[in-house]
Amino acid sequence: MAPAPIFPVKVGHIDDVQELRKAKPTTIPERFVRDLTERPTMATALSSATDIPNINFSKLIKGNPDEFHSEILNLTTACEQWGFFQVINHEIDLSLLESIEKVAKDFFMLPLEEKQKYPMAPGTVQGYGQAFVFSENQKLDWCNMFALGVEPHCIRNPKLWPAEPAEFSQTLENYSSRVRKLCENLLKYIAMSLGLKGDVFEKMFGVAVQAVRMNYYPPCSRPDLVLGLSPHSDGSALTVLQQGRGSSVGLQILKNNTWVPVQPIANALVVNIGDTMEVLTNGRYKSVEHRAVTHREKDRLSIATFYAPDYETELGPMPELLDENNPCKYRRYNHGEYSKHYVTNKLQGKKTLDFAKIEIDYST
Ligand SMILES: COC(=O)C(/C=C/C1=C(C)CCCC1(C)C)=C/O[C@H]1C=C(C)C(=O)O1
Ligand SMILES: O=C(O)CCC(=O)C(=O)O
Ligand SMILES: [Fe+2]
Repeated sequence: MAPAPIFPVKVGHIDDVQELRKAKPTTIPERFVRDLTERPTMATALSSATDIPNINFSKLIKGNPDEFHSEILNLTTACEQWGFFQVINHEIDLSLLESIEKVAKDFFMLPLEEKQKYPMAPGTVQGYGQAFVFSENQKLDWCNMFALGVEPHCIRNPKLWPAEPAEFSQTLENYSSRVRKLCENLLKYIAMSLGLKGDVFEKMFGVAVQAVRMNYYPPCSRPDLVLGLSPHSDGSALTVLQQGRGSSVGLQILKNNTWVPVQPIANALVVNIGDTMEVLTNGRYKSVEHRAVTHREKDRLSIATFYAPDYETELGPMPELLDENNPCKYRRYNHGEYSKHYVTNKLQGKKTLDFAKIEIDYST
C-alpha cells in the first residue's frame, strides 16, 4: 500500500521558481538563499580521473564470457567505490529518451495555472510543486518538480496524470516499462557482483514500486547562493537518472568530502545505489549523497526513476553478506515504513537512513 499522506503541515508561501525567473527580481528571495555552509562553492577543477565509472550494458547482456566477467568487476568497483555510474548501450531507444524529455519539458513550459491543476499538496510527494517542505522557515530548492507514482497501479493518482501535453501519459508508460526492465537487469548483475544468485532481488522485491520525478531548474541569477536540489541520498533500491540534452551540468556527488560534478555522456543514463541497497548489502554498496546546483544562464531538466521493493518487503542486511568481520549495521524493517519515513522528512544528506542504523556500542 502507498504511504498515506500525512499530517497537516504549514509551509507558508512557496514561490514557483519559473515564475520568479520570469519576474527577474534584483535579489533572490530570502527563503532560497542558503546559509554560508550550504552554498555551492566555486567548481573545483577536476581531472578525468574523477569522472564516475561507465558500465557498458551490452557487455553484460550479450558480451562473451571474458567481457561479461570484466564488466561485472567494473560494476563491483563502481558500486563499492562510487555508488554512481553511467550506463552506456542500455538498449533503450534513443527516440524514447528524446520523447520523455520533450513531454517533460513541454509540461514545465505550460502556463502556471495549467500545471497547478496537478498540485503537490503540502506534505505529499505526487504532483507539481516542491516536495519535502515541512515548515515555514525551511530553505527552498531552486527547482520545480513533477512526481508521479507509476507501478504498481495502486500507487497512482490518476487525477495527477496531466491531460497536456497529450502524449505525456503514453510516453511515460512506454519509458517506465523500458526503465523497469533495465532496473531488473541491473539488479540481476548487481546480485552477481555480490556473489549472490541473479534472481535474489527480483524474488525479494515482489511487485517493485516505481515512481518518476521530473526536476526542472530554471537559470538563477545567483547560482552561488542557492541550491537546485538539497543534498540527499535516494530512498530507492536503484535510481535511474536521465539528464536533459543541452541542460546545464548540475548533478554533483559527494566523494571524499568534495562535491564532484557528473559530466553528462550523450545518451547514457546515470544510475545510483539507493538506501535500500545500502541496507541489504550491510553498507558494502553505499547510497551516496548528491545534490543539484543551478546555472546563471542555462536551465536544467532531469528525470529520475526510483525503483524500490514493494511496501510489504521486509528489509535488513542479507545474512549471506554478514560474518564476524562484518557485523550487522542495520536493523530489520518493512519498506513501507521506510517509504513513509523518507517522504515525511526534509532532504538532509544521509540523515534519513539513521532510521535503519543500529547504534554500535564501542564502550564495551
Ligand atoms: C518527490 O518524490 C520523491 O522524491 C520520491 C517519491 C516517490 C514516490 C512517489 C512519487 C509515489 C509513491 C511512491 C514513492 C514514495 C516511491 C522519491 O522516491 C524514493 C523514496 C523512497 C522511499 C523510494 O522508494 O524512492
Ligand atoms: O537533477 C539532478 O541531477 C538530481 C536529481 C536527483 O537527485 C533526484 O531527483 O533524486
Ligand atoms: Fe537523488
